Amino acid sequence: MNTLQVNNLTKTYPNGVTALNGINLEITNGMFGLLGANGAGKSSLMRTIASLQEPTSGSIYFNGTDVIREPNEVRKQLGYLPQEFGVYPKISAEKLLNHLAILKGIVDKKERKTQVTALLQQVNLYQHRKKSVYTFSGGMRQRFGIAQALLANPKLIIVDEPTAGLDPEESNRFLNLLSEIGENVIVILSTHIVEDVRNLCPKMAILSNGEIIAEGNPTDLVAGIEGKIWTRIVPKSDIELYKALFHVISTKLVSGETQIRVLSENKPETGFEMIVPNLEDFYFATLFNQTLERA
Ligand SMILES: Nc1ncnc2c1ncn2[C@@H]1O[C@H](COP(=O)(O)OP(=O)(O)OP(=O)(O)O)[C@@H](O)[C@H]1O
Repeated sequence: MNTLQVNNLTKTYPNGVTALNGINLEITNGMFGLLGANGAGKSSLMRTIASLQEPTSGSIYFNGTDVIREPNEVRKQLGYLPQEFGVYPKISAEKLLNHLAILKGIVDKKERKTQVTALLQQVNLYQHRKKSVYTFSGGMRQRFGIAQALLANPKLIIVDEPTAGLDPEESNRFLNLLSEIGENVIVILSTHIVEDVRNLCPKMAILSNGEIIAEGNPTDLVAGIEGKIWTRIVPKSDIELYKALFHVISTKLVSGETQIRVLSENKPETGFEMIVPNLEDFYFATLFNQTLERA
């Protein structure tokens, strides 16, 4: 069993922005979803765990090794797919992956060839191996990204917003691939897409303003708000009124009509119907409660 321990982690950038504020997490094998809005601090946390930047304070241990003091030890066991994979040189996918395998420390040529071929097949890019990654679609690039993250059999895999910008089919293919990676490693998936976490992750946390505001199993977390989510269709012009009167956690257009969802222990007023909550409701309700606390 692999274990990642994050203790009281803070990160304040030189411009004074505190992106992480006292993060505590313990993550073991399987897929862990880190949900948060843009700017919540997800990339800051991912980059710090991946030892690409140092925290201001706090500690991170992977299987007992201090990530901050011994980054090279952890890097050997790490696969990282950053939010922006960067500029691709105009060489074939196969050559680029082979080159990245050298950087990852796979020195044996035969071993490298075996791994590169197997990974290109696993991510379904083998037939495109002679093409430059430069010419790949967004989905193909992300699949290439996961192939490079899987080089040298990492025990800790971090993928930062991997489906942003992908069309639904590409996104689906990518996520299926991710779920196949296995239960014997830690996979941290950072995203603002609630659906991705619901479909893939048995454990999750919500990050907001640099703090973890909820953590657990998605089904258990959703069970905690059962009986408390109410909905009704309202005229668009009345939304502000409803927001003033009730705890409106989300508004959505459903077939051209505006549906609001309200968090309430009791039926807010006639016309509301109780609904079976989903993870999105939990996410919005948690963010809503946090905003109330901060106000
Ligand atoms: N290198 C940096 N220097 C200064 N501020 C930064 C830096 N990187 C991030 N920030 C700030 O830290 C906060 C958290 O950013 P971060 O990128 O970690 O969030 P995020 O949840 O990954 O959001 P996004 O999905 O938009 O990248 C933001 O206010 C951001 O502007």
